[in-house]
Amino acid sequence: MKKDIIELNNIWVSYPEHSDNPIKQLISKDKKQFWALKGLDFTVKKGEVLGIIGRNGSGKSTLLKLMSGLIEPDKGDYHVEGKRPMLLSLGAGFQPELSGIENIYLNALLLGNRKKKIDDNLESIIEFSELDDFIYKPVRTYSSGMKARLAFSTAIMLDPEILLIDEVLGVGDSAFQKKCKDAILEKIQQERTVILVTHSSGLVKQICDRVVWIHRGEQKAVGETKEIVDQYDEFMKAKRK
Ligand SMILES: Nc1ncnc2c1ncn2[C@@H]1O[C@H](COP(=O)(O)OP(=O)(O)OP(=O)(O)O)[C@@H](O)[C@H]1O
Repeated sequence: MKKDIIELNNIWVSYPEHSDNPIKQLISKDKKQFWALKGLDFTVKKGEVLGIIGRNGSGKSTLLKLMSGLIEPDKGDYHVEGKRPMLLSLGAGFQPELSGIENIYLNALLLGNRKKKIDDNLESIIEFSELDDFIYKPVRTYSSGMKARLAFSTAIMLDPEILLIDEVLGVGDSAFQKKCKDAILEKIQQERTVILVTHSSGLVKQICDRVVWIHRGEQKAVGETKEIVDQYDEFMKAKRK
């Protein structure tokens, strides 16, 4: 029986509600909040591949940020066994004025990796990224596909116990997407825990053991992949009519 590696108990996360008058908002006692996650409650087992699905704005990225420790819950308990999971997302963590190499070190150090480990893996990170001389250039000169390459290569080569993937796979060209997918499949075989946010039902069906469906911040369903994805696809089809 596999043991739980991540546990969420009645998790609530809010953002300050947008106001047209930020000064008034700052001094007002009545702080309006927008609840992005409302009462999430599930566990993830070691070695499991968990898919997170839901419409735009449903709270998927917020959930991954919480799981990686970038944000704290307003209410509820979040527990992760061992080291902080590594979040692989395009928006997270790049400093535009620093080079690709400097960003590799910065991100990897912030995620708790030792310099020696990064030194040892630097060559394979650069090789996997296929960024060649661009690795010495500032990240502000990168295309979104190149940023995806840098983010993915850094995370996959440092081999974290838990990998959180936020839609990065949809960005690179098809050859790189295949390479990433193969690398994830390899991690899955090595019993790494993978949590994947994607809008691709096909990919979820292909690699996920279980799925959490988030709708407007609530946990609409959790369960076996095919059952939940089919429910979600039906729901989305009905919405389009
Ligand atoms: N920093 C923020 N401040 C205020 N509201 C935010 C912030 N980040 C996200 N939100 C809001 O929280 C909700 C959930 O956003 P989130 O990015 O988690 O959704 P998502 O499911 O990942 O969306 P998508 O599929 O479009 O990437 C949205 O309504 C969004 O507008």
